[in-house]
Amino acid sequence: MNTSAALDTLLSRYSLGVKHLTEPGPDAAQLQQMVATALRAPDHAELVPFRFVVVQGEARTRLADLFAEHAQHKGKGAEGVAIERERALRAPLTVAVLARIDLGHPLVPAHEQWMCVGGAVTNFLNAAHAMGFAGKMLSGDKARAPHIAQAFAEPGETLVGWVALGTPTRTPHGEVRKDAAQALRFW
Ligand SMILES: Cc1cc2nc3c(=O)[nH]c(=O)nc-3n(C[C@H](O)[C@H](O)[C@H](O)COP(=O)(O)O)c2cc1C
Repeated sequence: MNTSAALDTLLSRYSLGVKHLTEPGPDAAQLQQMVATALRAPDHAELVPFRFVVVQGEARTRLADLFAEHAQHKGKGAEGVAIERERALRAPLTVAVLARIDLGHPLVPAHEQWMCVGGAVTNFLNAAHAMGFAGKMLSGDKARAPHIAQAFAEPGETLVGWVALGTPTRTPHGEVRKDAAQALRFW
């Protein structure tokens, strides 16, 4: 394993919104690999408290309808509704992230399960980046709208949001502003 190449990949991941994504998105085999990396997230008691649901092709129109309906419900005008439709239609592929948190688990508290979900999404995004794709985790109040959540989530699951995925049309601009010294102390 070339460690520096792996580190370079991790250090260079960035999020790109849907307007900077184009075809192609990852194919089925690449998605499988991305999910395989998600399954490598630290997972106390091997609960696998997450799953992914792919929206691509024609299914994007159904997602666009849900987003548009939500925007209308919120009182957005024609332009706002069109922007919401575009969010679903622009990315080649959108992947819903579902969490299943067992609040009564005898060994693993909820925050540990959420950490696993976060680690899974991070690995998923890093794998996409390593394959030359880009994307962005998105949520917003529409992820919590009951009729949208129910379209994806089974009982007991939480719709966390969606990862928009595709081929980047630009590289990130701007420096990484976060300082490692703020996140690392020696006790
Ligand atoms: C669960 C979750 C939900 C998010 N929802 C949104 C969102 O709705 N809108 C948004 O602009 N960024 C959202 N973000 C943040 C972006 O995905 C992204 O991390 C952020 O823009 C920073 O970019 P970076 O990943 O390049 O550092 C969310 C992140 C997470 C983890």
